[in-house]
Amino acid sequence: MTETHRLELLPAVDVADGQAVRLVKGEAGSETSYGDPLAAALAWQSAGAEWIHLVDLDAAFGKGSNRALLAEVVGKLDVKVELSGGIRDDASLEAALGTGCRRVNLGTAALETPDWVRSAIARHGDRIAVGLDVRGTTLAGRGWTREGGELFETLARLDADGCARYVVTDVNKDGTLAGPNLRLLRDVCAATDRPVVASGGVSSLADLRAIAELVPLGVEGSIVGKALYAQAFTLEEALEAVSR
Ligand SMILES: O=C(O)c1ccccc1N[C@@H]1O[C@H](COP(=O)(O)O)[C@@H](O)[C@H]1O
Repeated sequence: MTETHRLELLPAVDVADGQAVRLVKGEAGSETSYGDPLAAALAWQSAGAEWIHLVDLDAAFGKGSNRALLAEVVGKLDVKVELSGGIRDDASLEAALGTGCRRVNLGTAALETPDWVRSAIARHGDRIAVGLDVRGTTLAGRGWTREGGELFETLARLDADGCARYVVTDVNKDGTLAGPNLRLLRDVCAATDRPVVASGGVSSLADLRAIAELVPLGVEGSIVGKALYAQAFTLEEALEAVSR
C-alpha cells in the first residue's frame, strides 16, 4: 500500500532591501514590510516549521542582492531551507548551495538557460527544484516581468532532464489571499510524476486543507506567506490543520 504523507508547510521569508516583505502578485512597489528576515525565520522555526522558503527578491528582480544576509539566515536556522532568487549561473548556484540550504529553487534559469539547468540537475540531484511561476499557463521569469514559454512544454522538458520537484506559483494569486489555484495544481500533478510544492493565494486553514486533499495526487507541500504575516491563522494552527 502507498504511504500517504502529510502536507509539508513552508513559511515564506521574501527579502528585499534587507527586510522581510510580502509583494502582491510579485509587483515591485506593492510590498508590505515585516522587519528583520532572521527574526521572521526564527519565529517560524520556533512555531514548528520544518522548512523555510527563503527568497532574495532583489536578486530575482536583477536589482541587487541580499546574498550575505540570506547566508547568515540559513546559517542560524536548524530547519531545512529552500533558497531562491537570482540563482542563474555556477557562481550563484555554488554560493546558494554553500549556505547549507537543503535545496535551491531555480526560476528564470529554467526558462532561459535549459542546458545549464540540465547540468545543475545532473550535478546536484534533488537539491535542485524548479519554480514554475505562471500566469494562466504562461511562465514568467526575471522578477515575473518577462514571459518565458508554455508551462506544460517546459514541464515535459524538465521531467526529461531529471528535475526532482516543482514549486508551482500562480503569480496572479501570490500575496492576494484569494485562495490557491487548485485546478492548476491538479493539472500539473496530472502532467508529472514529480512532487509539487504549491505556492500562491493561501488565505485560510480551509485553503490548506484543500491543498492537503491533493497530496495523493502529488502535492508535497505548500508555501504560506501573506496569510501568516497578516495573522489569518498561526503556523501552529496551520500545522495542526494539515496533520490529519
Ligand atoms: O516570491 C515572490 O513574491 C516573487 C516575486 C517576483 C519574482 C520572483 C518571486 N519569487 C521567487 O523568485 C524565485 C525565482 O528567482 P529567479 O527567477 O530564479 O531569479 C522563485 O522562487 C520565485 O517564486
